[in-house]
Order: sequence, then structure tokens, then C-alpha cells
Amino acid sequence: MSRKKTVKSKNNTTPTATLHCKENGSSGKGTGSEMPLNSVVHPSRPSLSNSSEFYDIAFKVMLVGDSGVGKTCLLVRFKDGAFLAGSFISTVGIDFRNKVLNVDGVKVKLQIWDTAGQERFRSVTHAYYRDAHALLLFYDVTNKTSFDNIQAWLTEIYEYAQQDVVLMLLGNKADATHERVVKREEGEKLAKEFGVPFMETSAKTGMNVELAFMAIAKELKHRSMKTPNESGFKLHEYVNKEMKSSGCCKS
Ligand SMILES: Nc1nc2c(ncn2[C@@H]2O[C@H](COP(=O)(O)OP(=O)(O)OP(=O)(O)O)[C@@H](O)[C@H]2O)c(=O)[nH]1
Ligand SMILES: [Mg+2]
Repeated sequence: MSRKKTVKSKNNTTPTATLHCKENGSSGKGTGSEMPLNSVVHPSRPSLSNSSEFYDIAFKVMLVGDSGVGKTCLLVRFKDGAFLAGSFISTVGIDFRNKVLNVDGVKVKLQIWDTAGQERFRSVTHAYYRDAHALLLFYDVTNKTSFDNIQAWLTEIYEYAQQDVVLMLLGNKADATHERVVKREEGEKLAKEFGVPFMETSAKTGMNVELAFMAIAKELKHRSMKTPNESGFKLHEYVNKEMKSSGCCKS
């Protein structure tokens, strides 16, 4: 596959936000880069990402769910491999980060949009749904309300996102055994009801963080590159197989 460099101009019109997850009082401020709203990522156009890494195809992934479920922390864990515990600073508006994954020899760039879960930013978030190729919908296993709100989030997704958007449900904070109020089985049942893949994650321990993004990247890559005779990649099957082989989630 040929790869050529393209120069990407910076644009400062994006609503700004902070990737927080504070540790020991550090500010953890503004680590995302800028990208205009509705900017198009061209699958199949070889290019150079912000991090000076080549990629073959690029997709937009949005993180959504109630405030405090751990969207920003999960993204920081995925991007930087760190969990920055401390006081919770809610995301303002929306921010994004890029990460290039090697999926079966193809460099897949994920442009990951971290949205604010707070109600007052909902109208900002709505504007981004239609460009998203994939959505990771979060609840917090220690917060029943965040789980009960999943249905409302799905209604919103069906209203604003593309019909063929790749969707996955994540029950985050699985490490918090003592505070858990939503059983894994409840998450599984809900996901089954809506026909979406599901896994529990932990931004704190890193459990299933890589897997969640890799599964999404594989699905998107297969969709965009598959030949007519090729049998499709099965996201559900991949997730179930990987979960089983990791032995992470046996009851
Ligand atoms: N135990 C545990 N705590 C977590 C985990 N992920 C996030 N937290 C904590 O949960 C709080 C909220 O995390 P954020 O990532 O900021 O939540 P958010 O979903 O981005 O919230 P908004 O930006 O308001 O939408 C922080 O205090 C984190 O330290 C996790 O996997 N385990
Ligand atoms: Mg946040």
C-alpha cells in the first residue's frame, strides 16, 4: 500500500475542552489537538497523523455516556497508558486525541472524540454524532443511574448518529469491586437486548481498554477494506472470543 505525506493544517475553531484525570493536583490541561467540527477523515487516503505516524485509513470514534463514568480516563489510559487518579474535573464541550493502531498490517488511525457527559453540553455533542464511524457508550458499574440512562443514550444515538455506526457498550470501573452496584450480567443482558457488543473495562487497571479500541478498529477496517467475496468480520464473535481467551470475565 502506498503511503505519502500530507500536510495537515491546524485549526483553532474546535470547541475546547480539557483532558483531565488529575493526579496530585496537576492540571492535566489541554492535551488534545485541534480539528474542525465536521472535518472529514478520508478512509483509504494515506496520510500523516499529528503524531507524525503514517496511517492508511482513519475513522472517528466518539465516547459518550453520563458525566463521571470514566470516558476521559479511559481515553488517557488508551493513549498514554496511565491512570491519573484524583479529583474529578468534568470535560467541557468536546476534545479529541488520535491513536494509530496496527490492524492486521494496516495502520488504522482512530480519531477519538471525548465528549462531555453533562446535560448542558448535549447540544454540542449532537453536532458530532453524524460524523462518527463508531461510538463507545459508557456506564459506570458503581453508578446505577448511569446504567439506567443507557436507554436514553441509545435513543439519542438512534436519532443523531449514522444508521450503520459501530456501537459498543462498556461498563467501566470494573476494578471497583466494593462499590459495584451493576452486575456484569445486567450489562450483558442490556447489550443483548439492543444487539450491541459489550465488555466491562477499567481505566484504572487497563482491563479491556486496548481490546475495546482494537475491536472497533478491526470492525471499521474490515468494513472499509473487505472485498465482495470476503466473509465479514464479526465484532460480537471477536469480542466474545477475546474475552474468553483472556479469562477476564468468567462468573
Ligand atoms: N475506580 C475507577 N475510577 C475511575 C475509572 N475511570 C474513571 N474513574 C474515576 O471517575 C471519575 C470520573 O472520570 P472521568 O474520566 O473524568 O469521567 P468522564 O466520563 O470523562 O466525565 P465527563 O467529562 O463529565 O463526561 C474520576 O475521578 C476518575 O478518577 C476506573 O476505571 N476505575
Ligand atoms: Mg470527561
